[in-house]
Amino acid sequence: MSSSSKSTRSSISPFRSRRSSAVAAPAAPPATRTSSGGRASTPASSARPTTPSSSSGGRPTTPSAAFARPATPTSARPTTPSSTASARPTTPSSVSSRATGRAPSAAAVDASNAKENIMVTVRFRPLSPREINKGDEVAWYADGDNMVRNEYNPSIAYAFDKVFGPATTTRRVYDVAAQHVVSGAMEGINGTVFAYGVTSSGKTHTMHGEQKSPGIIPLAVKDVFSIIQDTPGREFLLRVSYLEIYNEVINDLLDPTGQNLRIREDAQGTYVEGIKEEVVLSPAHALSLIASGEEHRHVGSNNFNLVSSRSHTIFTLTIESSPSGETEEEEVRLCQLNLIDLAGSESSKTETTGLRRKEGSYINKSLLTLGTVIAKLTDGKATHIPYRDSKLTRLLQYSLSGHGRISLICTVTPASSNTEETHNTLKFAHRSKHVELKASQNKIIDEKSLIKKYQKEITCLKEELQQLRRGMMGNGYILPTDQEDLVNLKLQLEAGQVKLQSRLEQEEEAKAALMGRIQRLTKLILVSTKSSISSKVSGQASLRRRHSFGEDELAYLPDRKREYSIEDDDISLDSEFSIEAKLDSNNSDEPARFDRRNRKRGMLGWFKLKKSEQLSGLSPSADSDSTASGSPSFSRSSQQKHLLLDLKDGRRKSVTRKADDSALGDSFLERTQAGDLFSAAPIVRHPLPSGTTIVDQIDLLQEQVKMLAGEVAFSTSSLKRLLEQAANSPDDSQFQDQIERLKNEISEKKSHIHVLEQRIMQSLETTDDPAIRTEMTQTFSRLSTQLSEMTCELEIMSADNKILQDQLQTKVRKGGRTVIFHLPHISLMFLFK
Ligand SMILES: Nc1ncnc2c1ncn2[C@@H]1O[C@H](COP(=O)(O)OP(=O)(O)OP(=O)(O)O)[C@@H](O)[C@H]1O
Repeated sequence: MSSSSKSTRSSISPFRSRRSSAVAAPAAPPATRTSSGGRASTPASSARPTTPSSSSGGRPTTPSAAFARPATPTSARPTTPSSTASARPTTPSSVSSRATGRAPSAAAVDASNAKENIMVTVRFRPLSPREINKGDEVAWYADGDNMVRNEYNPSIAYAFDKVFGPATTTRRVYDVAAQHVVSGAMEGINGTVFAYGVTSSGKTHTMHGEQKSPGIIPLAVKDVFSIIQDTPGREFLLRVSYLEIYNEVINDLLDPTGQNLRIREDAQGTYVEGIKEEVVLSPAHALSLIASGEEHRHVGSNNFNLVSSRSHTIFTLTIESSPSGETEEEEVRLCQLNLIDLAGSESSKTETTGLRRKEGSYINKSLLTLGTVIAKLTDGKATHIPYRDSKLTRLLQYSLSGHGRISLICTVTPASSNTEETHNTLKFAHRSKHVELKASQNKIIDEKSLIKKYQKEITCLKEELQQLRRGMMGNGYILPTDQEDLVNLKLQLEAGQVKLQSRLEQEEEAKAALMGRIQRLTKLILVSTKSSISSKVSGQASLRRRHSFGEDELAYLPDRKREYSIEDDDISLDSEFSIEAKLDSNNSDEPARFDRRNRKRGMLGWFKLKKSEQLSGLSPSADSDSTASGSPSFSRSSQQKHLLLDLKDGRRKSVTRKADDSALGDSFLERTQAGDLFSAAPIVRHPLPSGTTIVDQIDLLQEQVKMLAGEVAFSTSSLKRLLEQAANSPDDSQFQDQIERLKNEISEKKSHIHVLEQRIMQSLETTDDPAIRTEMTQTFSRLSTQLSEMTCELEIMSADNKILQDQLQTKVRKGGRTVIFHLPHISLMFLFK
């Protein structure tokens, strides 16, 4: 929605004043701190108005401040029979489980194996203009920080971990209800945050947010990168996937071809088979993926919500981390952070027909199953939990059954016309409070990884060889009696040695190939820039190319997201980060595919490379973490060749942003998001800066195309929303201006993409540098493999031996559908059909 209409809603809310004046809730006495640092429960009367601090929108300074809650709920709960029957108050036990304040840190949880409950919060939205116009009144309100009370029957009240009034910012909601889940996930504890509520209650507003008020998902993504920056001792690898459950069918939102995916189960829980996972390198990268995913989500309008979500969506961030450098600790942590925007339950009041009605019934059925599962989980006596009755509960099975942290944000409207629906949400929320969880770190012991296995194999082989050598030497003392024995023994030993030597060489070759792969993939590992300061100072060039992020990070962010960052309060990621390495689009696809097949094995386990080993490069004697089967998605031999060439010429060095800028110094007429990083000019050719290869340049250009494409998707999605809003308010000229601006932006970005694509073609054509020719040979070999699969006519043309004598001279001219390669003794022309 537009910012203007949003602010109107906020200001007209009658609810805000009601809370402080109409409700005669006595001020709570200050809660006393327990020895554990939390707050002890305060007496029943502690239902209290929101304190200024709680609505300040700032980050809580102490965990306990965020989660402190008053009162034994018994006293604050309804006494009416109806409410007694249907909704239980928070029991003392559930109070005590949360009474220690904020969820304990991962380490603490791990150490004590402490139980937690689901964190349940309630968020009110303001009355909407529609509700006000039809004379709705406030039926439910936030009575202090922890209570929801019924206006017409004040004895009906429910206590929660936190209740957010309609004026509360999403930032504040994030800090209280989601931040601990995100930080837990960064420490290896699975986490799930989901928004639950009836249609139009504010779930999408809470989870995704809007331009001026980013939701939990973008805030979590930012926070994740911020935490990486603040954790110099570890390296991280992040992957995202994004799916929707629409009419009980799972669709991949990052890959429109991924429809009707199946849920599988293994020892580690349930997972979606074939879901696309993208390795992400920056907040903007992740956000642009979400934006393009949103394009594919099913939305539609009903009489409550013009843009109603017709599907549940699950955004999953898979986080792997391991200690940096050479440490004794070998473990890799692997966990998932699920951020879920549920579709809203629909009552009979929701006027739907045809497809919408069908969607509504699927939505209701799955939410009903979620309710049943929660009820059974809290029942204590239930022997069977019907997770399998819906895709949603099946996917959430692992989380709901207690593995990791869960935060449930229930969104509600205060409107009297929705009294019953809100009451149902509150009952659901209340039941959920009793689900017990055990938050513990997920660790993979690196020993289990194939890298380790392979290393051991190499060591064994070497020992075998050594033994053979020693055997030869040893035999020297027992002198054979005659010449024939001596010759036989020698022959035997030599044959054995040759055999072992050749095996070893093969293994070493494979190892070197993997090192190349590791080097390329290492660029995808995220590390804090804080850890790289010392190596910069010492001036020691590391072969390792890692991705860190920084001041320039904003360059990746679409304008809108930059606005988020700037406006968005206290975390200024933007000033903290700096980009040191370039993106490598090829690589980001590679591990993603690779990882899908190896989802249970930590990728970091594959990528980790000890510094000394990296510096030793291709030395055949160097021991390194590597594995012959490291890439199931590639043919071993071709991959080895390719990577060996890459490493041997040693030219794929780190490309700093500076280099990129000078290499591609032309600017777009206007700054664009991705254009800040690299620029594009349609015609002019540029010399490559030292250390930058043409492949690097092409990688960079491709990456920029990718970023721009993401931005186009984001802008298109915003445009779609604006058009819908404009249709609703045809007289609002502000919409028209914004629509016009967005359209221009989109067409500009599309033309930039076009320019960049031309640039990529040019880069392919331009090269006289003998060093680059080697690369072109590789490109050629790759192309030929691809081409061999296509129908083509091959014409062998006369070779000009004078020009092409000494060295390989590869020249690619690509025009129309013809590609010509000039090699030393032959020219090949491929005509595509
Ligand atoms: N806390 C809030 N402050 C201001 N406006 C809000 C708030 N929550 C929701 N809204 C507005 O209310 C409308 C409905 O919200 P939203 O689309 O998030 O509902 P929803 O629960 O996701 O609905 P559905 O289940 O139908 O998708 C939107 O216009 C949104 O901007």
